Amino acid sequence: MEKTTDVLPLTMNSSEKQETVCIFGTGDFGQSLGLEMLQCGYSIVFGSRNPRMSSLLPNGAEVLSYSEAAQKSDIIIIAIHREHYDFLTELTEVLNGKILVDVSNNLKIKQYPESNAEYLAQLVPGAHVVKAFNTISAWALQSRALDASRQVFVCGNDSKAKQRVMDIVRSLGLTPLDKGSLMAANEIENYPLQLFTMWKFPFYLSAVLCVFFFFYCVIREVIYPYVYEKKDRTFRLAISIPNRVFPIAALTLLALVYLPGVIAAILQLYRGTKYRRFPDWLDHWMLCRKQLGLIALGFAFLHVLYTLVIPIRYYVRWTWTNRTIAQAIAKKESPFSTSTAWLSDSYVAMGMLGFFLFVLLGITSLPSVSNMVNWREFRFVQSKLGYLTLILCTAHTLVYGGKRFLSPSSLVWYLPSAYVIALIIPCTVLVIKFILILPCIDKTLTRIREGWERNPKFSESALNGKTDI
Ligand SMILES: Cc1cc2nc3c(=O)[nH]c(=O)nc-3n(C[C@H](O)[C@H](O)[C@H](O)COP(=O)(O)OP(=O)(O)OC[C@H]3O[C@@H](n4cnc5c(N)ncnc54)[C@H](O)[C@@H]3O)c2cc1C
Ligand SMILES: NC(=O)C1=CN([C@@H]2O[C@H](COP(=O)(O)OP(=O)(O)OC[C@H]3O[C@@H](n4cnc5c(N)ncnc54)[C@H](OP(=O)(O)O)[C@@H]3O)[C@@H](O)[C@H]2O)C=CC1
Ligand code: HEM
Ligand SMILES: [Fe+3]
Repeated sequence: MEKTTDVLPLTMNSSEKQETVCIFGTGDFGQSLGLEMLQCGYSIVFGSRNPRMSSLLPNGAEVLSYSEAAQKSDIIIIAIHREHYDFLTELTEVLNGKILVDVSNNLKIKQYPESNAEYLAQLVPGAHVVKAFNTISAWALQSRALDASRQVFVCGNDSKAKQRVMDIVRSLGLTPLDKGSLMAANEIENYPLQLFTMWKFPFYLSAVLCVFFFFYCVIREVIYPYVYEKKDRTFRLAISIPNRVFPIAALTLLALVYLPGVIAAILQLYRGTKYRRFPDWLDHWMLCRKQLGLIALGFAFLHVLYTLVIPIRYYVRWTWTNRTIAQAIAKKESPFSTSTAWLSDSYVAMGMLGFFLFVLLGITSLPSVSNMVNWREFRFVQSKLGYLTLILCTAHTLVYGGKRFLSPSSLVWYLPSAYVIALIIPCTVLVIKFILILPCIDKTLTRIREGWERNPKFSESALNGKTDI
């Protein structure tokens, strides 16, 4: 193909010799990367099965057969799917000593026993294989999407080869992240295949919670009045019931953020050591606390929005007016109750303060903010203020329940109000946490976390061959 000069390199320095890079494969990714590299001043040679057919290629690039192209450069980017790698074995001689950049992804996690990059290294043992670029999509390269991730994970066994690939990454305006030897390729190849892994469990859990509490409230507030009083209360499905389900989900999820911490503490106390791994379910739970917390914050937001509209609701205005008229007709006055005023104001005040701290927790979890605070400050906000948030939100709900809390009149078909059930987990977490911070228990826990063990495996006497008492 004739070399044209339509694409002018943006960063070409006339005193520098253009570096030639070879790209194998003229598909979507090869083309996008080639165009980008041409614009950044590289000389690009494509390797293709049909050099003549490749008409869509960026102007300025040369297209040759695979073996001819390979001779033009000592860096070759393999923009081919793994399934078609076998032909590379025929080129082992020309590829000897060259840097091969594996950009490939698979369709599924664990599709093959070894990573694609390691497989490539086995096929062409004389080459230096470097894994890179697989987390950048052809689309992001083409559209120069600023919002897409600009991080490129790089790994490889030859540090010089890796360095040269990282230089290319940098010159494209992307950020290379050295992940070490080629053994890391497996992990790097899994990144683009993960679909919100840390969000899955919190997401399903909140869906289950919402569905459960929704039907629970429907039974109590729509079906029951219909069966016993023949009243149509279906309008409650729009605001009243969501404004129970959302705050209840928020409170329960918030408590579930702090529950694994107390379970972990109990396990450590029971085992008398911190040097034993937590069970997998607990580990995973601990790792997705941030996501649980953020979903909880979302529900709390909804609760606040739904609460704001209470005064403009027709049903609420109708009830107020009717009550006033009924009192006027009966010539009855309801005396002002200071205790009710106190209860009502304090539960709303605690809700507002709780919500404020909730938002603060959410803000500190933004990477730009958490990068600005040190580890102790972050723990202070997340752990101490987090517990304060839980206390305030639990108290908000307890005081809201007030005197009706467990009164038999609020039972419907023996079912207590939904918020009574919602209080079980938060209260349990707070009670256990309170026990854990009692000085005698806290002292032991702190010692365990500093490395002390109740039954040390490697005590001096055991090391000396004596039995440990
Ligand atoms: C809106 C919102 C946003 C959130 N954002 C984030 C976030 O960005 N990042 C995040 O991580 N969490 C986030 N969370 C979750 C939560 O706030 C944190 O995980 C918080 O640190 C949990 O506090 P904790 O006291 O329960 O746990 P921790 O202080 O982590 O302690 C839990 C357990 O770990 C063990 N442990 C603690 N220290 C040690 C030690 N030195 N050695 C051995 N074991 C130890 C103990 O068993 C302890 O009980 C968020 C929550 C919410 C509500
Ligand atoms: N598309 C994307 O956004 C991304 C892709 N990748 C990776 O880049 C690599 C290429 O992807 P992409 O460009 O999308 O794929 P395409 O299917 O669009 O292109 C693959 C190219 O491989 C070449 N090839 C060589 N041998 C064969 C063969 N036997 N059968 C078919 N094609 C062959 C072909 O080029 P020719 O006809 O010139 O020989 C073909 O154009 C893959 O490993 C992919 O995982 C990584 C990140 C993102
Ligand atoms: C600005 C902040 C807040 C305000 C103004 C507020 C206000 C209210 C009001 C008015 C109610 C009664 C609703 C009704 O009568 O149906 C209520 C109930 C409730 N709130 Fe809040 N709240 C706030 C924040 C929170 C937060 C952050 C949580 C928990 C995470 C929470 C949890 C609850 C719960 C569980 C209920 C009981 C739901 C029910 O069963 O009716 N609230 N809140
Ligand atoms: Fe593709």
